[in-house]
This record gives sequence, structure tokens and C-alpha cells, in this order.
Amino acid sequence: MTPPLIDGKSFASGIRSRVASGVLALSARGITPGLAVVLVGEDPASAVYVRNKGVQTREVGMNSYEHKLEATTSQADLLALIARLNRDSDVHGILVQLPLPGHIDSDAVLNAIDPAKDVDGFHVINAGRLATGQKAMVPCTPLGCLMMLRDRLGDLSGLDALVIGRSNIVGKPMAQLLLAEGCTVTIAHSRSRNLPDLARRADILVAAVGRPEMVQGDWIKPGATVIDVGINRIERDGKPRLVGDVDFAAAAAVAGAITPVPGGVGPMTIACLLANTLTACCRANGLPEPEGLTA
Ligand SMILES: NC(=O)C1=CN([C@@H]2O[C@H](COP(=O)(O)OP(=O)(O)OC[C@H]3O[C@@H](n4cnc5c(N)ncnc54)[C@H](OP(=O)(O)O)[C@@H]3O)[C@@H](O)[C@H]2O)C=CC1
Ligand SMILES: Nc1nc(=O)c2c([nH]1)NC[C@@H]1CN(c3ccc(C(=O)N[C@@H](CCC(=O)O)C(=O)O)cc3)C=[N+]21
Repeated sequence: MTPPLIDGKSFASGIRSRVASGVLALSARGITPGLAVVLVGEDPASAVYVRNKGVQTREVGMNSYEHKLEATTSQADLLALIARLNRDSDVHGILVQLPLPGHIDSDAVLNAIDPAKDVDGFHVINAGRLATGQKAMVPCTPLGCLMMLRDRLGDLSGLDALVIGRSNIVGKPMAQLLLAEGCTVTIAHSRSRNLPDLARRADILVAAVGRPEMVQGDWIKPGATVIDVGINRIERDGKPRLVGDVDFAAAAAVAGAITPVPGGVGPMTIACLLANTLTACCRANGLPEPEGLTA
């Protein structure tokens, strides 16, 4: 039996139509949400993501401001651009595409963004708010994962969750969100022992590692919900392919539900970025927040 696939692509398109309705409602007040995306350097994957974000931003009726800077841009110049975007009342969300070139201190840059415009949720203030249960801007990838989990499982309280990966952009905020939902959360990483055994106990397994198909089918608890965040470009049979951190075919035979790569978490990430931008714009204007688009 093939288990139910979690279709992130169609879920994301549903989120985008709700965002588009919210944008339309704001237009009656003469307000258009604006998202500024800053790309430093010419990493080809980053350039593709930034282009996709721009297209989808305009599709939901928002303004997209794209800033492409040379790889050699100084940290001072980048900080000056962020200061300008912070002051610009047409800009409600600011995203600085990661990774940044090595000569730039990423934390210093992320923490220079006005927390109210920090639609990535990477500012230390937003990370702290999330960790302490205060209203925060929530990182887009974990937010998208949470929306799919809630949709599939309803109440998550009491479930055993394993998050593999402890990055600030995926693993840690994902664990915080699951904890807030009442899950019993385990966070695994490169130093963890007995990963397969930890995985076999998990009702919810989120893999955010960056290792192609590391999670094997026999690691999955029967009926578990598997969220595959990994985006790995590999070559198979001489052809370039995109695979996740989970051996999809093997896991799908055991899991209750599973996200594919591509077409799972990735599209949800961009949809949640747009949702966060709408939320930031509503907050900036003292208007009620869109329902069902926040954590
Ligand atoms: N779909 C989407 O929208 C997004 C996808 N991604 C993808 O998700 C993946 C993770 O991204 P990100 O969090 O930024 O990556 P990082 O490289 O920042 O973090 C990877 C994490 O995996 C852990 N890890 C590495 N090797 C192992 C191992 N053998 N066993 C267990 N844990 C291990 C690391 O442990 P340690 O801390 O000990 O080093 C680290 O915590 C990547 O494939 C990335 O491309 C990322 C963002 C968005
Ligand atoms: N400040 C910042 N915020 C981010 O959110 C951020 C970032 N930097 N740097 C890079 C990672 C990665 N990321 C993805 C977004 C969408 C897809 C996506 O749409 N993926 C498609 C496939 C796209 C393809 O074919 O390459 C899918 O999975 O179906 C993937 C990965 C956001 N990130």
C-alpha cells in the first residue's frame, strides 16, 4: 500500500491564495506589502531561489524589491543597505539570502534587521521570543513543516518527535515549535549515537541534515509522519537529481505520511515567507493578523 503523500506543492499553493486574499483586502486601504530580498554574490542555487521568491511575491500582489550585490561587497555596505530598508516604510519584510560570503559576519547582518521586518525569523530577538513562547516572526521552513503536520495529525500533543539537525535556521526552531505543540522532542545531530534507534521511537520525524537519503526505511516507526527538509543535488544514472535526507521509496513503504523532495517542504518555505510578509505588514499597520498563517 502506498502511504498518503503530503503534497507540499498544492498545500503551498493554497497558502499563497490565502495570502493573495489578504493582500487584496489591504489594497482597499491603499496598502501593498513589500518584501526586500538581498543577495550577495552569485551562488547559482541562491540565485534560483531569489528569482523564484520574486516571481511568487509578485504573483500574490506584493511588491518585490531585489538587491543584488557583488560577492566582494563589504559588511559595512551591506549593513548600510539594511539600515535603509529598515527605514523604508514601503518595505515590510527583509530577507538576506544565506549563505553569505565568508568575509561577512552573518549574525551581525541578521541581527541588524529590524525584528518586525525579519520575515526569516533569524534575528536573535525572534529566536528568543519563539523559545520563550512570545509572539515572534517564525522561520519559514519550520513554520511550513508545522502547518503540514497540524493539517495531517491535528493535535500534536504527547507525540514523540525527533528532529535531526540543530541549525539555527531549521533544526532548532523546528524543535521549539514542536515543543510548544506539546511534543516530546529529541534533537539529534552529528554527534548523536544510535540515530536509527532514536528514529524508530518517533511518531514525527523531521530530517534537516543535508545528507542524501541518510534516513533508511528501517529507521521509520510504522505509521510515523516523516518530514524531509533536505535538498541535495546528486547525480544518478548520469542525470542530475534532487533528493532529500530520507530514502523516500523505502520510508514511504513504512510511514503513515511523508513529504517528497522536490514538492514537499521547499514550496512551503516560500509560501510561508509570503505569509510572514503579510503578517509583518498587518502588524506594522496596526491591523488584525491573517488567521491560520502564523504559528
Ligand atoms: N526545503 C527547504 O526549504 C530548506 C531546505 N534546507 C535543506 O535542509 C538541509 C539542512 O539545512 P541546514 O539546517 O541549513 O544545514 P546545516 O548544515 O546548518 O545543519 C545540518 C545539521 O545536520 C547535522 N548532521 C550532519 N551530519 C549528520 C549525521 N551524519 N547525523 C546526524 N546529524 C548530522 C549537523 O550536526 P552538527 O550540528 O553536529 O554539525 C547539523 O546540525 C540541507 O539539505 C538544506 O539544503 C535548508 C533550508 C530550507
Ligand atoms: N535567508 C534565507 N532564508 C531561507 O529560507 C533560505 C536561505 N536563506 N538560504 C537557502 C535555504 C534553502 N531554501 C529553500 C527554499 C525553497 C526551496 C524550494 O522551493 N525547493 C523546491 C525545488 C527547487 C529546485 O528544483 O531547486 C522543492 O523542494 O520542491 C528549497 C530551498 C531557503 N533557504
